[in-house]
Amino acid sequence: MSQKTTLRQFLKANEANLPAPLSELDHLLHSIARTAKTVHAHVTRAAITDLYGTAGSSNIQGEEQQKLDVLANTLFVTTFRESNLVCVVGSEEEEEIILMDNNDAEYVVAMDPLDGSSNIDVNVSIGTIFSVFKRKSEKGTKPKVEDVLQKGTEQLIGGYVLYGTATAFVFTTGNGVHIFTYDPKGGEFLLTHTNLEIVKDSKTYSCNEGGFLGFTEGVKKYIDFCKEEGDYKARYIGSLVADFHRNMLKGGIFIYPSTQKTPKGKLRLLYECNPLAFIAEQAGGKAYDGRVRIMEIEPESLHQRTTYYVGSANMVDKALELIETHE
Ligand SMILES: O=P(O)(O)OC[C@H]1O[C@](O)(COP(=O)(O)O)[C@@H](O)[C@@H]1O
Ligand SMILES: [Mg+2]
Ligand SMILES: [Mg+2]
Repeated sequence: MSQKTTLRQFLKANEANLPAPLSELDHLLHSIARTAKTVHAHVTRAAITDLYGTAGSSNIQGEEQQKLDVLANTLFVTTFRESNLVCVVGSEEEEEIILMDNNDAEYVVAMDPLDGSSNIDVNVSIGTIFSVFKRKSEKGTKPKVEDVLQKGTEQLIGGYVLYGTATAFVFTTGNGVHIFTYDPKGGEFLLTHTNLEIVKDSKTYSCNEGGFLGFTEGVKKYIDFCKEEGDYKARYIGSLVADFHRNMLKGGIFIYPSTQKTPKGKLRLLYECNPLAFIAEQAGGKAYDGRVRIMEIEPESLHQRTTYYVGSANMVDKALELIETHE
Protein backbone atom coordinates (compact mmCIF):
# COMPACT_ATOMS: atom_id res chain seq x y z
CA MET A 1 0.00 0.00 0.00
CA SER A 2 1.54 3.34 -1.05
CA GLN A 3 2.18 5.93 1.65
CA LYS A 4 -0.80 8.30 1.71
CA THR A 5 -0.44 12.08 2.05
CA THR A 6 -1.65 13.63 5.28
CA LEU A 7 -3.68 16.84 5.44
CA ARG A 8 -0.65 18.71 6.82
CA GLN A 9 1.63 17.48 4.03
CA PHE A 10 -0.98 18.36 1.40
CA LEU A 11 -1.46 21.91 2.67
CA LYS A 12 2.30 22.45 2.90
CA ALA A 13 2.79 21.19 -0.66
CA ASN A 14 0.00 23.50 -1.91
CA GLU A 15 0.96 26.54 0.15
CA ALA A 16 1.36 28.72 -2.94
CA ASN A 17 -2.25 28.09 -3.98
CA LEU A 18 -3.86 28.77 -0.62
CA PRO A 19 -6.12 31.88 -0.29
CA ALA A 20 -4.75 32.71 3.17
CA PRO A 21 -1.61 32.08 5.26
CA LEU A 22 -0.70 28.38 5.52
CA SER A 23 -0.34 28.49 9.31
CA GLU A 24 -3.89 29.80 9.71
CA LEU A 25 -5.61 27.49 7.21
CA ASP A 26 -3.61 24.53 8.49
CA HIS A 27 -4.76 25.28 12.03
CA LEU A 28 -8.39 25.87 10.98
CA LEU A 29 -8.69 22.76 8.79
CA HIS A 30 -6.98 20.58 11.39
CA SER A 31 -9.36 21.92 14.05
CA ILE A 32 -12.32 20.92 11.84
CA ALA A 33 -10.74 17.52 11.08
CA ARG A 34 -10.08 16.86 14.78
CA THR A 35 -13.68 17.70 15.70
CA ALA A 36 -14.93 15.54 12.83
CA LYS A 37 -13.06 12.61 14.40
CA THR A 38 -14.89 13.27 17.68
CA VAL A 39 -18.27 13.48 15.91
CA HIS A 40 -17.36 10.28 14.00
CA ALA A 41 -16.72 8.54 17.34
CA HIS A 42 -20.06 9.73 18.75
CA VAL A 43 -21.97 8.81 15.58
CA THR A 44 -20.58 5.26 15.42
CA ARG A 45 -21.49 4.64 19.08
CA ALA A 46 -24.73 6.69 19.21
CA ALA A 47 -27.06 3.68 19.61
CA ILE A 48 -24.92 2.45 22.52
CA THR A 49 -24.50 5.80 24.26
CA ASP A 50 -28.15 6.84 23.99
CA LEU A 51 -27.39 9.60 21.50
CA TYR A 52 -30.20 8.67 19.17
CA GLY A 53 -33.45 10.59 19.34
CA THR A 54 -34.58 14.14 19.96
CA ALA A 55 -33.00 16.64 22.30
CA GLY A 56 -36.38 18.03 23.42
CA SER A 57 -35.74 21.42 21.78
CA SER A 58 -36.42 23.03 18.37
CA ASN A 59 -34.26 25.25 16.20
CA ILE A 60 -35.21 28.51 14.46
CA GLN A 61 -36.43 26.51 11.48
CA GLY A 62 -39.05 24.89 13.73
CA GLU A 63 -37.29 21.52 13.37
CA GLU A 64 -37.04 19.21 16.36
CA GLN A 65 -33.34 19.13 17.22
CA GLN A 66 -31.76 15.68 17.45
CA LYS A 67 -29.34 15.00 20.29
CA LEU A 68 -26.52 14.75 17.73
CA ASP A 69 -27.51 18.08 16.13
CA VAL A 70 -27.00 19.76 19.50
CA LEU A 71 -23.82 17.83 20.37
CA ALA A 72 -22.18 18.47 16.97
CA ASN A 73 -23.11 22.16 17.22
CA THR A 74 -21.53 22.44 20.69
CA LEU A 75 -18.38 20.59 19.60
CA PHE A 76 -17.78 22.74 16.51
CA VAL A 77 -18.63 26.04 18.27
CA THR A 78 -16.13 25.15 21.02
CA THR A 79 -13.51 24.23 18.41
CA PHE A 80 -13.90 27.52 16.54
CA ARG A 81 -13.80 29.50 19.78
CA GLU A 82 -10.62 27.70 20.93
CA SER A 83 -8.97 28.14 17.51
CA ASN A 84 -8.60 31.88 18.20
CA LEU A 85 -8.92 32.35 14.45
CA VAL A 86 -12.70 32.70 14.15
CA CYS A 87 -14.59 35.81 15.28
CA VAL A 88 -18.17 34.73 14.52
CA VAL A 89 -20.13 31.62 13.53
CA GLY A 90 -23.52 31.21 11.89
CA SER A 91 -25.05 27.80 12.68
CA GLU A 92 -28.22 26.02 11.57
CA GLU A 93 -28.84 25.14 15.20
CA GLU A 94 -28.72 28.69 16.60
CA GLU A 95 -31.08 31.54 15.73
CA GLU A 96 -28.52 34.33 16.03
CA ILE A 97 -24.85 34.61 15.10
CA ILE A 98 -22.49 33.17 17.73
CA LEU A 99 -19.72 35.53 18.82
CA MET A 100 -16.40 33.84 19.52
CA ASP A 101 -15.21 36.39 22.16
CA ASN A 102 -12.19 37.24 20.03
CA ASN A 103 -12.74 40.44 18.08
CA ASP A 104 -9.22 40.31 16.70
CA ALA A 105 -9.88 37.05 14.88
CA GLU A 106 -10.33 37.34 11.11
CA TYR A 107 -12.29 34.31 9.98
CA VAL A 108 -16.03 33.72 9.78
CA VAL A 109 -17.73 30.32 9.63
CA ALA A 110 -21.22 29.30 8.48
CA MET A 111 -22.09 25.71 9.34
CA ASP A 112 -24.62 22.92 9.34
CA PRO A 113 -23.18 20.90 12.25
CA LEU A 114 -25.17 17.77 11.46
CA ASP A 115 -26.76 17.32 8.05
CA GLY A 116 -29.28 14.59 7.33
CA SER A 117 -30.79 14.62 10.82
CA SER A 118 -33.75 12.48 9.75
CA ASN A 119 -31.29 9.66 9.02
CA ILE A 120 -29.37 9.70 12.32
CA ASP A 121 -31.41 7.02 14.09
CA VAL A 122 -31.54 4.68 11.10
CA ASN A 123 -27.81 4.34 10.59
CA VAL A 124 -27.76 6.11 7.22
CA SER A 125 -24.94 8.48 6.18
CA ILE A 126 -25.01 11.97 7.68
CA GLY A 127 -22.58 14.89 7.55
CA THR A 128 -21.30 18.31 8.56
CA ILE A 129 -21.18 21.19 6.04
CA PHE A 130 -19.22 24.46 6.39
CA SER A 131 -18.06 27.65 4.69
CA VAL A 132 -15.14 29.86 5.75
CA PHE A 133 -14.88 33.56 4.87
CA LYS A 134 -12.73 36.52 5.86
CA ARG A 135 -14.61 39.01 8.05
CA LYS A 136 -16.03 42.18 6.45
CA SER A 137 -16.12 44.28 9.60
CA GLU A 138 -12.98 45.90 10.94
CA LYS A 139 -10.57 43.70 12.94
CA GLY A 140 -10.86 44.50 16.67
CA THR A 141 -14.54 45.49 16.43
CA LYS A 142 -17.53 43.34 17.44
CA PRO A 143 -18.50 41.15 14.46
CA LYS A 144 -21.93 41.60 12.90
CA VAL A 145 -24.39 39.42 11.06
CA GLU A 146 -23.16 41.08 7.83
CA ASP A 147 -19.88 39.23 8.35
CA VAL A 148 -21.77 35.98 7.81
CA LEU A 149 -24.15 37.24 5.09
CA GLN A 150 -21.55 36.95 2.34
CA LYS A 151 -22.06 35.71 -1.25
CA GLY A 152 -20.79 32.24 -2.08
CA THR A 153 -18.18 33.80 -4.38
CA GLU A 154 -16.53 35.27 -1.24
CA GLN A 155 -15.84 31.84 0.30
CA LEU A 156 -12.22 30.97 1.13
CA ILE A 157 -13.11 27.36 1.93
CA GLY A 158 -16.18 25.25 1.15
CA GLY A 159 -16.25 21.82 2.79
CA TYR A 160 -18.09 18.91 4.31
CA VAL A 161 -17.52 15.79 6.34
CA LEU A 162 -19.44 12.64 5.43
CA TYR A 163 -20.00 10.15 8.27
CA GLY A 164 -20.75 7.12 6.11
CA THR A 165 -19.28 3.66 5.56
CA ALA A 166 -16.06 5.65 5.75
CA THR A 167 -15.65 9.15 7.16
CA ALA A 168 -14.50 11.56 4.48
CA PHE A 169 -13.33 15.17 4.77
CA VAL A 170 -13.92 17.01 1.48
CA PHE A 171 -13.01 20.62 0.76
CA THR A 172 -11.90 23.24 -1.71
CA THR A 173 -9.91 26.43 -1.12
CA GLY A 174 -10.58 27.49 -4.71
CA ASN A 175 -7.86 25.25 -6.10
CA GLY A 176 -9.63 21.98 -6.90
CA VAL A 177 -11.58 19.56 -4.71
CA HIS A 178 -9.80 17.05 -2.51
CA ILE A 179 -11.02 14.13 -0.37
CA PHE A 180 -9.29 12.94 2.79
CA THR A 181 -10.52 9.63 4.19
CA TYR A 182 -10.32 8.96 7.91
CA ASP A 183 -8.08 6.03 8.89
CA PRO A 184 -9.32 4.93 12.34
CA LYS A 185 -6.21 2.70 12.62
CA GLY A 186 -3.71 5.56 12.28
CA GLY A 187 -6.10 8.25 13.47
CA GLU A 188 -5.32 10.47 10.44
CA PHE A 189 -7.25 11.85 7.50
CA LEU A 190 -5.35 10.68 4.40
CA LEU A 191 -5.59 12.03 0.85
CA THR A 192 -7.53 9.56 -1.32
CA HIS A 193 -8.90 11.74 -4.14
CA THR A 194 -7.36 14.93 -5.50
CA ASN A 195 -8.59 17.45 -8.06
CA LEU A 196 -11.92 15.69 -8.25
CA GLU A 197 -13.90 16.19 -11.48
CA ILE A 198 -17.63 15.53 -11.77
CA VAL A 199 -18.67 14.09 -15.14
CA LYS A 200 -20.60 16.53 -17.33
CA ASP A 201 -23.34 14.01 -17.97
CA SER A 202 -24.83 11.07 -16.07
CA LYS A 203 -28.05 9.11 -15.65
CA THR A 204 -28.68 9.60 -11.93
CA TYR A 205 -31.21 12.09 -10.62
CA SER A 206 -31.81 12.73 -6.93
CA CYS A 207 -35.00 14.42 -5.77
CA ASN A 208 -37.70 13.77 -3.16
CA GLU A 209 -40.53 13.08 -5.61
CA GLY A 210 -43.01 12.80 -2.76
CA GLY A 211 -43.68 16.50 -3.37
CA PHE A 212 -44.10 16.05 -7.14
CA LEU A 213 -47.65 17.40 -7.33
CA GLY A 214 -46.45 20.63 -5.73
CA PHE A 215 -43.48 21.03 -8.08
CA THR A 216 -43.53 23.84 -10.64
CA GLU A 217 -44.16 22.97 -14.31
CA GLY A 218 -40.52 23.11 -15.40
CA VAL A 219 -39.36 20.80 -12.60
CA LYS A 220 -42.14 18.32 -13.41
CA LYS A 221 -40.96 18.39 -17.05
CA TYR A 222 -37.37 17.66 -16.00
CA ILE A 223 -38.36 14.73 -13.76
CA ASP A 224 -40.56 13.39 -16.59
CA PHE A 225 -37.64 13.87 -19.00
CA CYS A 226 -35.40 11.72 -16.74
CA LYS A 227 -38.11 9.03 -16.64
CA GLU A 228 -38.84 9.15 -20.38
CA GLU A 229 -35.13 8.66 -21.16
CA GLY A 230 -35.74 5.17 -19.81
CA ASP A 231 -32.32 4.37 -18.42
CA TYR A 232 -32.02 7.01 -15.70
CA LYS A 233 -31.74 5.95 -12.06
CA ALA A 234 -33.50 7.68 -9.16
CA ARG A 235 -31.32 7.81 -6.04
CA TYR A 236 -32.37 9.71 -2.90
CA ILE A 237 -30.74 9.10 0.49
CA GLY A 238 -32.38 12.07 2.18
CA SER A 239 -29.07 13.40 3.54
CA LEU A 240 -27.95 16.27 1.28
CA VAL A 241 -24.26 15.65 2.01
CA ALA A 242 -24.55 11.94 1.08
CA ASP A 243 -26.61 12.50 -2.09
CA PHE A 244 -24.17 15.24 -3.12
CA HIS A 245 -21.09 13.08 -2.41
CA ARG A 246 -22.44 10.19 -4.51
CA ASN A 247 -23.13 12.54 -7.40
CA MET A 248 -19.66 14.08 -7.11
CA LEU A 249 -18.04 10.67 -7.51
CA LYS A 250 -20.45 9.04 -9.98
CA GLY A 251 -22.16 12.02 -11.65
CA GLY A 252 -25.76 13.06 -11.28
CA ILE A 253 -28.04 15.94 -10.38
CA PHE A 254 -29.51 16.74 -6.96
CA ILE A 255 -32.68 18.80 -6.97
CA TYR A 256 -34.54 20.31 -4.04
CA PRO A 257 -37.18 22.46 -5.75
CA SER A 258 -39.98 24.65 -4.53
CA THR A 259 -42.82 22.55 -3.10
CA GLN A 260 -46.17 23.35 -1.51
CA LYS A 261 -44.58 22.73 1.93
CA THR A 262 -41.40 24.68 1.14
CA PRO A 263 -42.29 27.28 -1.54
CA LYS A 264 -38.81 28.85 -1.28
CA GLY A 265 -37.09 25.46 -1.20
CA LYS A 266 -35.96 23.70 1.97
CA LEU A 267 -32.19 23.92 1.98
CA ARG A 268 -30.30 26.83 3.55
CA LEU A 269 -28.22 29.08 1.27
CA LEU A 270 -25.36 29.96 3.63
CA TYR A 271 -24.42 26.66 5.28
CA GLU A 272 -25.79 23.99 2.95
CA CYS A 273 -26.01 25.29 -0.62
CA ASN A 274 -23.06 27.73 -0.90
CA PRO A 275 -20.30 25.42 0.40
CA LEU A 276 -21.46 22.54 -1.84
CA ALA A 277 -21.89 24.93 -4.81
CA PHE A 278 -18.25 26.02 -4.38
CA ILE A 279 -17.17 22.37 -4.40
CA ALA A 280 -19.38 21.45 -7.36
CA GLU A 281 -18.07 24.35 -9.46
CA GLN A 282 -14.44 23.60 -8.54
CA ALA A 283 -15.04 20.06 -9.83
CA GLY A 284 -16.53 21.29 -13.12
CA GLY A 285 -20.18 20.99 -12.06
CA LYS A 286 -22.88 23.63 -11.65
CA ALA A 287 -25.16 24.93 -8.87
CA TYR A 288 -28.24 27.11 -9.50
CA ASP A 289 -31.50 28.00 -7.81
CA GLY A 290 -33.33 27.25 -11.06
CA ARG A 291 -32.34 30.52 -12.67
CA VAL A 292 -29.47 32.21 -10.77
CA ARG A 293 -26.00 30.82 -9.96
CA ILE A 294 -26.19 29.95 -6.25
CA MET A 295 -22.87 31.61 -5.41
CA GLU A 296 -24.10 34.92 -6.92
CA ILE A 297 -27.12 35.14 -4.62
CA GLU A 298 -26.79 38.07 -2.18
CA PRO A 299 -27.73 36.63 1.26
CA GLU A 300 -30.36 38.59 3.23
CA SER A 301 -30.78 36.47 6.34
CA LEU A 302 -28.84 33.82 8.26
CA HIS A 303 -31.25 30.95 7.70
CA GLN A 304 -32.65 31.89 4.29
CA ARG A 305 -33.67 29.00 2.10
CA THR A 306 -33.24 28.50 -1.61
CA THR A 307 -34.26 26.03 -4.30
CA TYR A 308 -31.28 23.93 -5.38
CA TYR A 309 -30.12 22.30 -8.63
CA VAL A 310 -26.56 21.00 -8.32
CA GLY A 311 -24.30 18.45 -9.96
CA SER A 312 -23.22 17.39 -13.46
CA ALA A 313 -23.07 20.53 -15.64
CA ASN A 314 -25.10 19.28 -18.62
CA MET A 315 -27.80 17.84 -16.36
CA VAL A 316 -28.17 21.15 -14.50
CA ASP A 317 -28.29 22.97 -17.87
CA LYS A 318 -31.11 20.64 -19.05
CA ALA A 319 -33.12 21.31 -15.89
CA LEU A 320 -32.61 25.09 -16.25
CA GLU A 321 -33.64 24.89 -19.92
CA LEU A 322 -36.94 23.14 -19.07
CA ILE A 323 -37.62 25.54 -16.20
CA GLU A 324 -37.03 28.51 -18.50
CA THR A 325 -39.22 27.01 -21.24
CA HIS A 326 -42.13 26.01 -19.02
CA GLU A 327 -42.22 28.66 -16.30
O1 LIG B 1 -36.99 14.95 3.97
P1 LIG B 1 -36.80 15.80 2.78
O2 LIG B 1 -37.87 16.86 2.60
O3 LIG B 1 -36.54 15.05 1.54
O4 LIG B 1 -35.48 16.66 3.08
C1 LIG B 1 -34.23 16.04 3.13
C2 LIG B 1 -33.21 17.13 3.18
O5 LIG B 1 -33.30 17.79 4.43
C3 LIG B 1 -32.04 17.75 5.10
O6 LIG B 1 -32.05 16.71 6.02
C4 LIG B 1 -31.89 19.10 5.78
O7 LIG B 1 -30.71 19.16 6.51
P2 LIG B 1 -30.63 19.02 8.10
O8 LIG B 1 -30.76 17.59 8.42
O9 LIG B 1 -29.29 19.57 8.39
O10 LIG B 1 -31.73 19.85 8.70
C5 LIG B 1 -31.02 17.49 4.00
O11 LIG B 1 -29.89 16.81 4.46
C6 LIG B 1 -31.81 16.61 3.04
O12 LIG B 1 -31.35 16.70 1.72
MG1 LIG C 1 -28.58 20.12 6.49
MG1 LIG D 1 -28.39 20.10 10.12
